[in-house]
Amino acid sequence: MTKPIGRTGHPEVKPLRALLAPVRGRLLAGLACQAGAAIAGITPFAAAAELCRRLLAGTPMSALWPLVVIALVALPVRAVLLVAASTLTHLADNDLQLSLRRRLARHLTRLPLGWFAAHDSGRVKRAVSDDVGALHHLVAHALLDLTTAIVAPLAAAAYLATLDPWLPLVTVLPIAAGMALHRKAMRDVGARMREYQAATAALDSAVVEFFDGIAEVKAFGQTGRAHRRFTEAAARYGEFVAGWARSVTPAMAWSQFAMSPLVTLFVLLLAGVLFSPADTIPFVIVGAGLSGPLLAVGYSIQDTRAGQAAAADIAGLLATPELPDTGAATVDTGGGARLEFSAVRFSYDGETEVLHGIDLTLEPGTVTALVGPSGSGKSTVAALAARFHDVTGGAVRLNGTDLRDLPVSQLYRHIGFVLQDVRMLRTSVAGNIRLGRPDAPLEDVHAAARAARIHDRLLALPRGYDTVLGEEVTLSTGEAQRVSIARALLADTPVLILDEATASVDPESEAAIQDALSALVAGRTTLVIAHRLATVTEVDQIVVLDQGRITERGTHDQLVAAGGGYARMWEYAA
Ligand SMILES: Nc1ncnc2c1ncn2[C@@H]1O[C@H](COP(=O)(O)OP(=O)(O)OP(=O)(O)O)[C@@H](O)[C@H]1O
Repeated sequence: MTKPIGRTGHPEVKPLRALLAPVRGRLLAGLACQAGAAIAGITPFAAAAELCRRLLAGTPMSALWPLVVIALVALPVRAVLLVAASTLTHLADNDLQLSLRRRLARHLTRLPLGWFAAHDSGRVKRAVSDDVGALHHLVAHALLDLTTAIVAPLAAAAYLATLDPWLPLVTVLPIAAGMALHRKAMRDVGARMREYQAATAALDSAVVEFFDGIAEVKAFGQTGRAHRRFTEAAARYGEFVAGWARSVTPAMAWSQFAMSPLVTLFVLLLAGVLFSPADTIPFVIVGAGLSGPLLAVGYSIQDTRAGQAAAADIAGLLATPELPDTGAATVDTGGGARLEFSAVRFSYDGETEVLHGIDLTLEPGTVTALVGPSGSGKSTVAALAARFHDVTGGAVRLNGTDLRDLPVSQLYRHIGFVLQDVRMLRTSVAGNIRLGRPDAPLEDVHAAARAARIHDRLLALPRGYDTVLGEEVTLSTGEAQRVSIARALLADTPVLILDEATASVDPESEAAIQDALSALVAGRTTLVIAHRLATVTEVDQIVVLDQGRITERGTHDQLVAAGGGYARMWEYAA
């Protein structure tokens, strides 16, 4: 399991720093340019202030031309530096996105297949697309805004401090008050956000319930009740949003007010008149600009937080252990494949063991069925047979070779699987069937589909085998299952792991699937996860699992005659 990194305290900064490391130089150069631009932005104001101050003090204009020149030069310098900063951070961002997406893609191809079974595709999409996108905002924009917000006031304060060391502190007062109020408004934003999501979810499900079940609701005369639930959820949502707004708005409004340039101006004028009337003009000209950039900080802080959360997510995914792929052994299964579990132990989380020493041999060309109550470990045994995970103790061997010693690309030439959760790629039907043998001639594809009892149905699709699945048509569960059987037939692996479908399909489809499966298992070493005992009576070996241990094994007749747990299950099922 991937641990959510950085959801507590400040450790989020760490993954972010680590992810940004490759583009650090460019990013820092960009931020340096931005800092220069912020200083250049203050310069004309400082020059104007100085001009006024010296004119008032009686300095002749002829001696003040250098100040005008400085102000005029600062403007284009600022423009050039801004462009340079933005270019550098965008270049850094470009490199970062490319390298991160490459790293993620490489990492994903090396994750154990079991990881994909345990995580939905949304997790992958979020990291590769949304999270990398959130980093773009941070790297290309938010850090620049943050730099201006920090450097511009500092530069202004530094100039003002040369005139009067105390007055810059006065300018800080309204800003500090504004920030404190902002903090107050945002204090429990995390808890509120969760409440907000809960209220939205409640409203969403009430809406879905109302519209989804509208026919039933009407037919049973329950319109009033369903409608009431919907309006109640909407009212609760409205109350929550209004309550939040009521409690946050005053603090936010005061914060904005305190940090507005006008308030700073007023405070400066007041302080200037009271303490240092001669220097009031520069403070008014330069000081009032101090709070402007700070108002933008709120947004860039939010973007920075989002970037940190995204970095933690990406780092979490990148930290998921890869499946070691260092083996260089080869194995020959031409004369049949024997799969052997010896003293296999397994734990998903490194703490709770779910298989406690499995010894099991699948003789070449035989069918072995795994039966047992839910949670007994059937899927786990099957997953280890296909190296979806690595065993934590013992070994799984194919014709004597440990699966870990085989290169992963070799492994799946010997071991194929048909899983319950059939996933079709968004490509042509033929492409989907060819997954395990991309160069298979079309006749072979057709032959596999024919054996899987799906050929005629596929021919009847709008563009036959060229029809793109998920775009032009979506197959029914039973049809998709038969396409996955055709896929396995074409891949023609000597070992086959089958997760017998539990999804209900119509009897005709069910019969077709059973026919297709019979064609598939013929001559292969097969391991079936059996969910219904009726389908295993003919298999060569039945293995009964209970709480991660094998409790019985034998043929159906032997096990029924033995009168043990299997016999009882059989009696119960009959
Ligand atoms: N991805 C996972 N992470 C952690 N524990 C898991 C995971 N998958 C299964 N388990 C645990 O391993 C044990 C064996 O589960 P497994 O799915 O192999 O049983 P099963 O016999 O196939 O059950 P079912 O018939 O319900 O599919 C159970 O205790 C289960 O909770």
